Amino acid sequence: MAGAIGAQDGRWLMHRRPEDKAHGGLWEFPGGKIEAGEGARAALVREIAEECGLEVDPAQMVEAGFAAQDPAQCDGGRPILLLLFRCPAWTGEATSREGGQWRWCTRDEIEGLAMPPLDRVLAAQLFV
Ligand SMILES: Nc1nc2c([nH]c(=O)n2[C@@H]2O[C@H](COP(=O)(O)OP(=O)(O)OP(=O)(O)O)[C@@H](O)[C@H]2O)c(=O)[nH]1
Repeated sequence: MAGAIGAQDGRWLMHRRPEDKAHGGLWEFPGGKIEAGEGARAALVREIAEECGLEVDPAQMVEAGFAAQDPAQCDGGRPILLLLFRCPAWTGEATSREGGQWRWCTRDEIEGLAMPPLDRVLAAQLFV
């Protein structure tokens, strides 16, 4: 799950993955994996709260795109399917809770960030 968390000034909240993780140092839309028995929106709410402390309103999330990993890139495991939701309603202030870095970015800034491949696809869908 991935969230496009938008602010009134047109910026979007981006997360720089910790250096010691897969895709370390790259910028992504915040989010993470769905747990067993969990709904998609609930997973995104939980992941964003865990990572940066923002409380996102699931009722106002809107589907905004998806990106599917090339099966040849997943080392025989299950390919990742990343779903993007726009998240226009949220409260709180983003702080780093799991070692990542946070930045509010304009569209132009996002287009210049180093991102993992699926997030690049999501950004293209968000900004059509
Ligand atoms: N956002 C993103 N993640 C990707 C891409 N390709 C890919 O293999 N991944 C992997 O998908 C996983 C995303 O899950 P996550 O955001 O919960 O990652 P994490 O390492 O913080 O989770 P974990 O510590 O709970 O395993 C990561 O292992 C990440 O490296 C991609 O293009 N975009």
